[in-house]
Amino acid sequence: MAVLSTLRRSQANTASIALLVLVLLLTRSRLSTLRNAWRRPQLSSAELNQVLQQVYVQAKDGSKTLLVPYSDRLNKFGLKETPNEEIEKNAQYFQNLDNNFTKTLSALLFRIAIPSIKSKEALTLILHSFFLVMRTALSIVVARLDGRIVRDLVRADAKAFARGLVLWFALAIPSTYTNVMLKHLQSTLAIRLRTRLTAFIHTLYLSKYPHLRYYRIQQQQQQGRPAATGASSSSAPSSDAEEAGTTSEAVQGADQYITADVEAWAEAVSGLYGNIMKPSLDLVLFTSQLSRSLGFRGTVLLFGTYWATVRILKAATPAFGAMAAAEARLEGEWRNGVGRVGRESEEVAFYNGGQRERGILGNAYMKLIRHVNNVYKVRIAYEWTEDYVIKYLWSAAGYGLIAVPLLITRSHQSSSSSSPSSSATHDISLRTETYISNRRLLLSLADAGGRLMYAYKDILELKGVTSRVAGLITELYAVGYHSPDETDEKVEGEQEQDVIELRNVDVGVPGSRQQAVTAGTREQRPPPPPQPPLALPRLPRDRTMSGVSVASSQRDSQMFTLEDMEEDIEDYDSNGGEAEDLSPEEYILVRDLTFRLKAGEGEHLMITGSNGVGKTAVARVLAGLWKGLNEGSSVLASDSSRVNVGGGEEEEEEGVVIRPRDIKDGKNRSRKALMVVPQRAYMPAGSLLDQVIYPDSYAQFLERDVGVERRGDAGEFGWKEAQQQVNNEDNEKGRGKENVVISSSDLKGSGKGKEKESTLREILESVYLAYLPEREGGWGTRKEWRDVLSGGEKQRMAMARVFYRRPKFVILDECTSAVSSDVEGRMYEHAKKLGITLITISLRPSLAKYHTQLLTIHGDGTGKWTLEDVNPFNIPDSGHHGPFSGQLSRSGTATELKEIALLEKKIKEAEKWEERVKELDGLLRVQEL
Ligand SMILES: Nc1ncnc2c1ncn2[C@@H]1O[C@H](COP(=O)(O)OP(=O)(O)OP(=O)(O)O)[C@@H](O)[C@H]1O
Repeated sequence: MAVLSTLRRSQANTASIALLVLVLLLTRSRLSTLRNAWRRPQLSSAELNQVLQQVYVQAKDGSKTLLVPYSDRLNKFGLKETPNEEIEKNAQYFQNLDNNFTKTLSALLFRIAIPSIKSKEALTLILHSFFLVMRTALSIVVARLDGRIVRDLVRADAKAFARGLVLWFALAIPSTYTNVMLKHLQSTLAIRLRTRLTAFIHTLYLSKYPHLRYYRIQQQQQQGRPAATGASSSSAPSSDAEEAGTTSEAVQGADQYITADVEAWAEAVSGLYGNIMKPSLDLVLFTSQLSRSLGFRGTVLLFGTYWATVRILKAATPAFGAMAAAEARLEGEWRNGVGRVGRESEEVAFYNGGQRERGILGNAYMKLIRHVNNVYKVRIAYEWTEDYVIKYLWSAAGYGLIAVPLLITRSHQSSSSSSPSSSATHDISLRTETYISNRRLLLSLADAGGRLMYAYKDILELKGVTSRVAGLITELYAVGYHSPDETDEKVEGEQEQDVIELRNVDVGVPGSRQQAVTAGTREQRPPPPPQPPLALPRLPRDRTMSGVSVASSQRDSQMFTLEDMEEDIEDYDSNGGEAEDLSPEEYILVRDLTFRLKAGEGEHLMITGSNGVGKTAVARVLAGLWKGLNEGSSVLASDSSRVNVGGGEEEEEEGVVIRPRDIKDGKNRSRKALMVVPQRAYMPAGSLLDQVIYPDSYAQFLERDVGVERRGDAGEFGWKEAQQQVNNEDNEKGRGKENVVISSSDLKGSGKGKEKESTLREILESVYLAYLPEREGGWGTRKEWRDVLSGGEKQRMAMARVFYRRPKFVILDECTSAVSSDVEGRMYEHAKKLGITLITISLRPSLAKYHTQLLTIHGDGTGKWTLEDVNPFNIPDSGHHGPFSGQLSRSGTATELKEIALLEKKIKEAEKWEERVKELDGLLRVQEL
């Protein structure tokens, strides 16, 4: 009776579950139909243009909505940037991970991917767990129903059999839906985890000044530095580390980590959850069932089997984690190579380097394939052991386990009973029942165990990918500017918006010294790499290598002479030139560099010197990309002399870098006062307009009311009004919101819109690119500008960006080398007219005339430099340390330059004479009358 009522109850339950799921399914499809009906109709081409132009809409609170055109519709996605505080707070969880998998995984999972129980990710996980339990429950119900149908068939009860079949079909609906939902939720969870992690890494990687992690990690990679801390830092890898695939190398190719590895991690985590949950549940359930019938000895035997299996498989399991990590790295190297050929296709084609590239790519690919093949081979042995253990060892153990109760019962019975023939049949049926139920349980157990063992392999692979992703995050934290910019803070009072200044700064390739400063401990840092080429024999620190300022030559007495250098070479030789004696001084390119420029006072500086002497290095220090080697490391010497801290050994003199403060407008928006135009012109992805306004987004372009004003009438132009007008127009059309998208057609509109376009056009005119919008089909045209524009055009576009932003200072790092000298000259004049203070790095003597001071870096290994006033008439004809020594033969002699300057002077005088002639003509005519 009890069995019947249970069955009836289960039928009712099943029916109600089926009904519920049916309703859910129908509602879901109905809802999506309704949603489709409410959706905006197809996008017009103008709207599509807008979307492509704007990319995202920024609300007042800073949140962004990403606009994505998809199947002719406009999809909007809220973009939540990880707040900076959260980024900094999480740093602690990625330190000292010590290759501990659990620690690393929980840092990734619970600090980043699933930040709270209320997050969407956690809800997806809960829903996924619900469906996993539902699947188990349904499989029990299905098993029972299966039994019932067979029973009715044996009984030949047609009606009950038909009812059973109907119920079977009804139950199939929730069962199949559960399976589909499990797959769907697993994919959704993977995507959610990936999105969260990617957003976090994007924020960290693309961090703002002063961290600039995307740049610093690249630098570290170029210098081949070992990893600093965290999951990938162990220099003597433990077996765990080997398993997890950790290496002591620096992160190579961040792109592979951010794209492929993060995806693999998210997939592995979400897949593993499902793959572990169900078999674990089965294992617990079946073991408890079995132990009840097996008794104490049987249970001990069962656990013994588990233990033996785990030991055998652990011994036979290769380091799948390390293999997965190595595969990801090799894959990344090969992918990088393919990407490089794509990026540099024209250069490769000019050199006809296809064959060579094929060799390089082939090599990278073969390395990858050899590794993958090795993995396959290693897997043969492992999978054989796995099959043997799970299928045969467990079956044998199963027989043994089944035999325990049977043999014990039998021996017990044979010794205690008189074996009447009537009870023999009963005994056999009991033994059969025990055998059948135990065997069934053992088979299920073997199945669950097998699945768990497969999951173990997945865990090892997850270990590898977890270590790589955490390694990237650890490295990103490590390369950031950890120590606050002490110098800036200390000289706060001295900082001015309009000044750029270096005081006794040692400029050089960031080596062990900077690394030690940023890490806080020197001991943890690796020795400097054996370079750069300019490294000369050691120069003792107390023999200060300060440069000579011709303008203010207070430092002449400290100048380092050739004799000093020879002495040092002797010292070096007598020391046997031991490599380990090298100190960070060898990396100083320019020593004790000192100069000051004030904006708006007509001061312009030109930096020159042969290739590789450190001109760009100076620019990097000025821009804050590199720290001065002696910047911010001790107490500021207020009198610019050495200080003795704590009465101990004499401390090195601290270099001071004063960078101009950002310019703030009335609305507390800030823009950079210093802009750098690098040697290689960078063309970002986007429209023609984006090329001019970079790095402003379209929304910022609309907001900008400084920097793009017309010449001489700052603030008068009124971008805001123009935007307001377009907003109003849009509101009238009923499509305007607070963040209106303006397409290229809007730019061409009447009134202020036209004015906007004309100002942009003026900017392009000033760099002689006014023909571009027409030629390329408007401001909104999107192309691969890197390939479309010529070398000179790209450089002019970079100058257009300067005129658009109008910073107080601009560092022009040989950025007009491909521009004809007449256009170059006019662009320089234009920049000066806009009130921009120029710091030009160039080898072209013809540019000297646009500057007031000339800084020459000697590049003779001593770190010497010369600062002098520019006067075309005192450019020396020759001389080793002359400002253009070494370059004059290529770009013209000093005599020719003098002649040019003289002629230019005469032309100017001729203009005056012409005017005087006109005046005299007029006078004569009056007299004739
Ligand atoms: N990331 C780096 N790692 C190691 N060495 C570097 C790095 N960057 C620059 N260097 C080295 O520092 C030296 C100075 O480089 P820098 O780019 O400042 O030269 P430069 O004077 O601007 O030369 P050019 O006129 O050719 O542009 C060079 O020898 C260069 O190889």
